[in-house]
Amino acid sequence: MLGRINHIAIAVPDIAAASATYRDTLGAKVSAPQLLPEHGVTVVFIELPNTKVELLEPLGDASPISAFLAKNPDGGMHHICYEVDDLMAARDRLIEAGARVLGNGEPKIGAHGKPVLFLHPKDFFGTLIELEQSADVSTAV
Ligand SMILES: CC[C@H](C(=O)O)C(=O)SCCNC(=O)CCNC(=O)[C@H](O)C(C)(C)COP(=O)(O)OP(=O)(O)OC[C@H]1O[C@@H](n2cnc3c(N)ncnc32)[C@H](O)[C@@H]1OP(=O)(O)O
Ligand SMILES: [Co+2]
Repeated sequence: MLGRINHIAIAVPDIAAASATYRDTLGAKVSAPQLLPEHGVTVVFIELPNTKVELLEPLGDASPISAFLAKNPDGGMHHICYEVDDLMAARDRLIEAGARVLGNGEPKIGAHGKPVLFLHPKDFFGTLIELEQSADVSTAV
């Protein structure tokens, strides 16, 4: 079911400062900020040879990452995003297996313009998992 790691996400209190650190200290190429009000975050992406890092900052009063940052005020690893070749089949299989799909279980369009779903961290060893519909069906293993 799982394909490539599409991105590793880090929640940060200040996305401008974090972008500057990745750019100036780590020499990374950092994208312009994307405001995603439907997801309650502002994101930037750092393109790497084999995957991406996503930096996330809360956007608005009801951001789903505000509680995480309250517990981790300096920021922290927030989620891992795996690509899947059939998001709806993956969702149905996970629900069948008793995993909690977050929200109403219907995919939303993510930062890359593709459908995404999230799985509860308590079902996956304290790790929030994002699943993203892959563009290329050959990525699935
Ligand atoms: C889609 C756009 C973009 C993209 O890549 O395209 C994004 O990735 S947007 C990313 C932001 N959106 C989301 O994260 C949506 C899914 N997340 C949620 O619905 C919430 O964050 C949720 C439910 C995972 C946690 O919400 P909250 O922290 O408010 O709830 P709780 O305090 O009840 O947490 C329950 C329990 O889980 C622990 N927790 C919370 N977040 C994480 C995390 N990121 N990693 C690991 N564990 C997490 C939290 O500490 C609680 O544990 P407990 O032991 O019960 O205290
Ligand atoms: Co993400």
